[in-house]
Amino acid sequence: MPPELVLTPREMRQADAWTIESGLPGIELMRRAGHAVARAAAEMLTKEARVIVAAGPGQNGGDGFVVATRLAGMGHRVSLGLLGEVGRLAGDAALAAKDWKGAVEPVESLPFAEADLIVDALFGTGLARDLGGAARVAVERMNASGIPVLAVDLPSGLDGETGRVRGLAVKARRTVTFAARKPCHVLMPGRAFCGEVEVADIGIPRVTLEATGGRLFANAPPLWLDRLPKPGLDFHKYDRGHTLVVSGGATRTGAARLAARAALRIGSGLVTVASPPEALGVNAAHLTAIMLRGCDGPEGLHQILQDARLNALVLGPALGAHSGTRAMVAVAAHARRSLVLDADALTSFEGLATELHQVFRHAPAVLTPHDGEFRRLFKGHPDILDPESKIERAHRAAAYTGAVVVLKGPDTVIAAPDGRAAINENGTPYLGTAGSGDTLCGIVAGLMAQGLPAFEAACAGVWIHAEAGASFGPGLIAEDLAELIPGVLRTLLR
Ligand SMILES: NC(=O)C1=CN([C@@H]2O[C@H](COP(=O)(O)OP(=O)(O)OC[C@H]3O[C@@H](n4cnc5c(N)ncnc54)[C@H](O)[C@@H]3O)[C@@H](O)[C@H]2O)[C@@H](O)CC1
Ligand SMILES: Nc1ncnc2c1ncn2[C@@H]1O[C@H](COP(=O)(O)OP(=O)(O)O)[C@@H](O)[C@H]1O
Ligand SMILES: [K+]
Repeated sequence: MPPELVLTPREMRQADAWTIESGLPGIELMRRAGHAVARAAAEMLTKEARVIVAAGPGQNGGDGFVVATRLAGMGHRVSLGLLGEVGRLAGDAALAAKDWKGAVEPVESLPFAEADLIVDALFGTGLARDLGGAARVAVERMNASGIPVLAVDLPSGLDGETGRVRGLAVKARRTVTFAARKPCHVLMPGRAFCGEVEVADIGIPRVTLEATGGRLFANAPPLWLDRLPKPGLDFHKYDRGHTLVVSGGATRTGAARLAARAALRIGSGLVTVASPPEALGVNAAHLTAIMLRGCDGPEGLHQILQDARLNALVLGPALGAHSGTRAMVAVAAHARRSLVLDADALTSFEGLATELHQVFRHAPAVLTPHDGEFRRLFKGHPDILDPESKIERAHRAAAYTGAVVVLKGPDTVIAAPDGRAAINENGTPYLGTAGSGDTLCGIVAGLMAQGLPAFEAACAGVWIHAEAGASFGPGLIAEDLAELIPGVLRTLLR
């Protein structure tokens, strides 16, 4: 199964246009779209149920007319309300409206609360501004009715590209979109408005979707499963990589051990914690399979990295946000090992991102900031911080630093400097627990130690981390996460 492409509204319009140019008329695409929605509606309805379709002034409204016509033909009682006037519908929407033999009511007078199902065909990817006036009132009334809503393409009021709510948005039970999901179906807060999302095939071939140049994917096993390491029969531990995790001082050692254990569980053949001299005792008391070495600051790290077998490195968790940490990052980047930077390794560069400009272009590196760390790191870089799309922010940060950027959250975005990106969606809010991010660092570094390229390691790591957390659910603490990795791997590698 190929990885699932997620298309921006612009890419989708391009794919639609090419499909129409290649000989499939636009009205035929619209009919297929409307019929797919009607099929989904019929699944939600009993015979002769009452359906209310709210249609907007563009092509999304056109889809609404097709749905209404089809459902009426199936014997349902259908009312249709239009935002605007029939005479002002254009193109395929005007054609679709001609097929509708029922009344066209003003959207304002639709009795939503009397319906068994509401079909939301007000706006799709063409929403151009915040909802106001009659559109806003219609959405307010739809949401207040408590009746299930089936959204056409996307819940009206969502921005297709960013998943942002433009003033107000329809809260849908189910959404039928066409050809491919759009970012609003995957990014928060949009995802929470869509309900169950179905992608209907309306005859736009995958090659056409790919030809748009879209390089955004849903993060799931098809994106990286074939790269997931499986040790060969003749492997020894050094063939599975050696991960080094740098520990904080005597009272701040737990984060490194969480990362180290996760690296070991994900399959790194060896894992070593590099500990400041004063913390050797406490680290030694808590480590068994994981090895321990003294490491006195940047110079100590430089010495340790003379051992070429140490091929992946975690830097950041609990190191302290100061110049010493920045110096360690410099040593690590210079040593050209696979590198995962998190927490203090990022925060210590607060407002100093210029020092990281293109630093990672010669070695595989992954930066794993949450929103706060991201804002601190790129303070003074409005070109990176200001785009409304989380995907765009991650893209720009990746292009600027030369590293893969994992912008964490309920909709973690992974972006590579080469323009690829993926959005993760299998997590659980229970992952928001102290030390969860440290575990993620260890997983990603452990995968890179086994030879995965940075982007695939980051995508696989984020997914496996989320899957582990979701499989446990309530009561999850960071210590559990590494122990849940084998179960996730077993299923993946079956
Ligand atoms: N050939 C295609 O491109 C296909 C497109 N399809 C549908 O077409 C939709 C996109 O159609 P459009 O590009 O016409 O866009 P929409 O139908 O999403 O909305 C555009 C219309 O809404 C108006 N509008 C935008 N923001 C508004 C606001 N805040 N308040 C009031 N009016 C506002 C615009 O002036 C325009 O009339 C997709 O979402 C999908 O449902 C489907 O029919 C499948 C095929
Ligand atoms: N609501 C949520 N849904 C899914 N994943 C979440 C949610 N909140 C946090 N996470 C995930 O949990 C992890 C938290 O990492 P981080 O904030 O660095 O925690 P810490 O610093 O405590 O280790 C990230 O992988 C993040 O994506
Ligand atoms: K809609």
